[in-house]
Amino acid sequence: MIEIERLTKRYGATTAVDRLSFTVRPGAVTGFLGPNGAGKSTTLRMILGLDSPTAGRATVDGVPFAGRPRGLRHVGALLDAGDVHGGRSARAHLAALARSNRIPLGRVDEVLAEVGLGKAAGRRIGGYSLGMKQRLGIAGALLGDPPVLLFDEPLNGLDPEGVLWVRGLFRRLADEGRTVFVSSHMMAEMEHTADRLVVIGRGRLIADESLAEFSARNAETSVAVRTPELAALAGVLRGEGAEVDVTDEQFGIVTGLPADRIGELALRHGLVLHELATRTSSLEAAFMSLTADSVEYLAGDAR
Ligand SMILES: Nc1ncnc2c1ncn2[C@@H]1O[C@H](COP(=O)(O)OP(=O)(O)OP(=O)(O)O)[C@@H](O)[C@H]1O
Repeated sequence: MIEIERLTKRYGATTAVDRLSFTVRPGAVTGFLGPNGAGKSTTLRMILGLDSPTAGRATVDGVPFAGRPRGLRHVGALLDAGDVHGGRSARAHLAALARSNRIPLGRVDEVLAEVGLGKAAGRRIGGYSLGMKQRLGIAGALLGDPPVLLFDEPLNGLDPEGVLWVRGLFRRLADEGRTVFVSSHMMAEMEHTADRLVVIGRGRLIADESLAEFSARNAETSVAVRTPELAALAGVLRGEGAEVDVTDEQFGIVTGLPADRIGELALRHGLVLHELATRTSSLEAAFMSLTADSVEYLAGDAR
């Protein structure tokens, strides 16, 4: 379990992480979402002891990670897939990691096969595509068979097949009871990947809940109706407590009543319907409006 308590990081006048508190539990994939510059990478670096907090704490199973010897057996991480020695082969890179963490060398070929790099294992990493580097970074995270895994933007550079593979892998790791914490700046990526969401903006916590809760709280459902008798139908629906936004003579958007109820009311009042369609706003739109303040702040700040 990862515990973040009032974690704060300042770089001069910039507060990258601002009194952040949340817990990441085992057995689930937790998405760590925020727009560019929200403080995700800084938080992950502090969890790994690569940056020290200005204030607050980050612990893994109750202990600051920097205090752990043979770290890869406790926490596996993919931070920056490009941060590897291009002249080495994937096998040599992982073997060096295994040696410094006292992990049996037999694990190297196991994880290379697992991420689909078995055939490319002897090639120089410098010639790898971004997607292959991501797979190698994931192999490095898996090497120590750790109970806690952190991935910073792991879907970057992966093709659709790679994205599906990563989602399956994260699901399996979580089902095995591990803690899986995955950052992204796109809700569309996390919508099909995560069970829980920690959303931050400008270094501060915006949401910490299950995807289902986030969805129920933020995704708006409305019903589009098309009818030649819109004025009459709108009157009936408003009488039932719905809001009707009349967009043109025959078309309106209804909120506050489900489509089946609208259909029944139309029938009861003898009103013809030409179209009745439920619409759910995207979670991406909800995420963007929730974090809009922090994006504006950053855009203004950069000028
Ligand atoms: N070493 C540093 N020195 C100064 N400022 C920094 C440093 N590292 C991060 N920052 C600033 O802290 C803020 C948070 O950055 P961070 O990289 O953690 O965000 P992020 O959410 O990971 O964004 P991205 O999705 O773009 O990677 C940014 O304003 C960034 O410019």
